[in-house]
Amino acid sequence: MNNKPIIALDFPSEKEVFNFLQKFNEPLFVKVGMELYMQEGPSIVNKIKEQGHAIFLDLKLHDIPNTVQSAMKGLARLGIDLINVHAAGGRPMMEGALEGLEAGTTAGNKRPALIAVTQLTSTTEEQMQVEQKIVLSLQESVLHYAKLTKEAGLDGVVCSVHEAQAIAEVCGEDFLRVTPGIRMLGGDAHDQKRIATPDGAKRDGSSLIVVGRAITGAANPVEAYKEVCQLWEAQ
Ligand SMILES: O=c1ccn([C@@H]2O[C@H](COP(=O)(O)O)[C@@H](O)[C@H]2O)c(=O)[nH]1
Repeated sequence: MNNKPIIALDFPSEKEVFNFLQKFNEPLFVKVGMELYMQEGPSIVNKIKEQGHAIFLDLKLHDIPNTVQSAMKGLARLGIDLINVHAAGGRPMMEGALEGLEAGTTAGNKRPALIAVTQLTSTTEEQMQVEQKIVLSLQESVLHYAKLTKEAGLDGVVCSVHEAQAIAEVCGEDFLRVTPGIRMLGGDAHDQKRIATPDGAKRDGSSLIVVGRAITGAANPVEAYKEVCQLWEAQ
């Protein structure tokens, strides 16, 4: 898997996606999330793939093990590069997800990497403790989920930059730390709570960064992407 910044294609339809992608003259690593997938279905993945882009399918599955396993078997056939579940679904669910992906990966193809969301980057420690009634610090909760994810045999986690280094120390450098919540210095955080810059992400142990609105909402998305790449690669 390449380590280019992953652009979150949070658009309402195919039209906006291809209007955006045609501005770039190079293969990208893009993320198809719930907004786009729920509107356009699996065909959007095939169409983006046909243009040569790598794909992170960010559906964050969270259900009983049998359901997630069956869903993953079907999703593996899309030939994506990276996919995820919620670690809160538990170890049997994550193991099921992995089995489903392996079963659905056709001969000669590589299984998509599978990662688990620890605590969303839009969650604060206070919110986690009050709403989820987790009596740990946010860092401890994320580390706990990362260890559980590793034990289940997955390839890594989604976390914020703030927890990435600690996860690498506990789970190893090869265990992926995919970090959304990326903003340029002084940029609007929107609904994100645990944010960092692209260079901060590289310095603090991210394996891959996910960048949405800082690129898709920029006046010149190609320039914004270049700037993110420079900061990410400069460290
Ligand atoms: O913890 C998480 C998990 C996933 N996301 C997704 O990443 C992008 C971030 O978009 P921005 O516009 O850069 O905020 C978005 O698609 C989320 O669904 C996340 O932000 N945090």
